[in-house]
Amino acid sequence: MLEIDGITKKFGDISAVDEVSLEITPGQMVGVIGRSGAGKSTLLRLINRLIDPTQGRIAFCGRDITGLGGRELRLWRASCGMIFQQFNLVERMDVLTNVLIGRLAHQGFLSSMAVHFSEADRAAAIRALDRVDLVPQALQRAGTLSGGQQQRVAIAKALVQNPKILLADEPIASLDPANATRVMDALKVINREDGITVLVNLHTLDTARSYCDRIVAMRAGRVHFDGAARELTQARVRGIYGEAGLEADIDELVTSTAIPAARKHAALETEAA
Ligand SMILES: Nc1ncnc2c1ncn2[C@@H]1O[C@H](COP(=O)(O)OP(=O)(O)OP(=O)(O)O)[C@@H](O)[C@H]1O
Repeated sequence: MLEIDGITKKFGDISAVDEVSLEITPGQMVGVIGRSGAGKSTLLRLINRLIDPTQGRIAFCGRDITGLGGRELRLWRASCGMIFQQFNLVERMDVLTNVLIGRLAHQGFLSSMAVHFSEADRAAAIRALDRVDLVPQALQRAGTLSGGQQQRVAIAKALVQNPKILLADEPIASLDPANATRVMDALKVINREDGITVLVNLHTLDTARSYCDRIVAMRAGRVHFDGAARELTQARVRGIYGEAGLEADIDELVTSTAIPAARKHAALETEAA
């Protein structure tokens, strides 16, 4: 269980995250939505302690992670697989090496300087690449892959860390619909098959509706809605995106074609089954 209790992050006068409290049960796939600047990225960065809260507490399986330092903090970060919009791969290195870098997450800086990947590390990296259908590309330079393939490499890299939780910060924001679908499908399969909790920030509401068990909507740093996709009525959507959003804008958010409709319905049916 991930427990976020009254967490606040201020940047000067701005409360990027403002007294957010959430309880996330193991194995949930949670979509975090909201306007640009609502505090979605800051929330994820607080969870893996890339930044420190101004106040509040985060606990994982009953253990306070807000006060961790040194090796313990490094181990916590390693157990949070982080996936970013811009993939964060070393483009000139091959795909397999990029995935193996994920294995370094549990090591200190000095030991990673003298790194030697074992056969077990390589086997784990190949298995992770197989999960995202990229074994044939293992020896290709990462920079030569499509954006969607690179994001799937990033997912494989996160997987070899044996994460307890995956934090994905707008993983499909720069992808075309077909690649966005494959990336979201990969996250969903990992969530379902491995039982890994996934928190994913999304710009497109329909993608969150299709793939996530639970939707948390943020507005001005606060949680504005927290519930199942079916509870997210048009009136609530208007509340999340604000009165400034014209009706047309809201329709666009709800019906945006980031993921083709056929795939969306398939995902929903799988969930209902
Ligand atoms: N390092 C920082 N220094 C100052 N202000 C920041 C910093 N990081 C975030 N902010 C501010 O905090 C608020 C929330 O930002 P955040 O990036 O978390 O929002 P977001 O919902 O992820 O937005 P987007 O969808 O555009 O990525 C914004 O007002 C932003 O300008």
